[in-house]
Amino acid sequence: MTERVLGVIGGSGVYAIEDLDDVERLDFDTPWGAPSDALVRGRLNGVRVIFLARHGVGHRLTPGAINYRANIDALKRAGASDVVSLSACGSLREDLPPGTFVLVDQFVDRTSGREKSFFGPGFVAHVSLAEPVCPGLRGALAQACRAVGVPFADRGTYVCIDGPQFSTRAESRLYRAWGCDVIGMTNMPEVRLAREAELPYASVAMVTDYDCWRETDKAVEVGDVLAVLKANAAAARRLLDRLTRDLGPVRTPSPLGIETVLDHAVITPPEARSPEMIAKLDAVAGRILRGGA
Ligand SMILES: CSC[C@H]1O[C@H](OP(=O)(O)O)[C@H](O)[C@@H]1O
Ligand SMILES: Nc1ncnc2[nH]cnc12
Repeated sequence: MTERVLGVIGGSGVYAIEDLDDVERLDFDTPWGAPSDALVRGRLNGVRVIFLARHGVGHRLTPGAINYRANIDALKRAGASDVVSLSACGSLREDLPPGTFVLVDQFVDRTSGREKSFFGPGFVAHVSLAEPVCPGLRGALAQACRAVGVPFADRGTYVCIDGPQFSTRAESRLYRAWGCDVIGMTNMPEVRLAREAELPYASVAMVTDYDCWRETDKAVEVGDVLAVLKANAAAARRLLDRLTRDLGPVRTPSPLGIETVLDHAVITPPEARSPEMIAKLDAVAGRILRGGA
């Protein structure tokens, strides 16, 4: 039996999970630097949960200043088996109004200058991102949304911009023309790194605004986002409560085999690997480095 340890990354408006039992604070350092804040470990409905506030408690970090590698490494190091991300986002579609939860299944990455991989010179690996989200987790989230009565879309494409500014109207319309459904600033490179760390990942993108593509609307401002965030955060808590009850403490493997992607991704043979990189990858690639199943 493998125990489920649900990693939860809370975005804007979600800086804690109030109802955790047996709470412990874990201060981690990682080979990639410090995560956004201490991890908080506890239990929700008997399921082990590890929570991390993406922007830090007090929302101190801009999307570009977040150390995504440290965050994913710390979750892996602390024993997370799966990751659910909670994010605020703008809507690029009329039929996804504020308050809708979009269970993202695809991403377009428009970010630049962020560290996007754990691998590099001396230890090269190429993982597939064709299906970046774990369908098992996404399905469980859909079931939980239905059960708690949150309006949701069971798939959607999230375009990730650098921020911290919101988009221009021309950009917003361009992303719509590309077929993107929601817009945010943080899910990339988080998704990429979770896959490299063999962590099944799913993203709940909670709509707060219509960005700025609508002719008739005023463009998004942070005050509008904050007003909706509060209600979305309350619904996210109900969602997590339901999700943990549905999933239970025993983990079922990801239908995509995400837990073992590195078996077929590493291209540098053992004799050519850099000792420094091997040391840095002790958590992320620990399973293959220790010759585990
Ligand atoms: C406060 S609106 C902009 C901010 O909110 C989202 O962050 P997160 O995904 O962590 O909820 C968005 O991507 C921006 O960083
Ligand atoms: N319109 C928007 N663009 C980017 N990130 C967002 N987060 C919330 N609303 C957003």
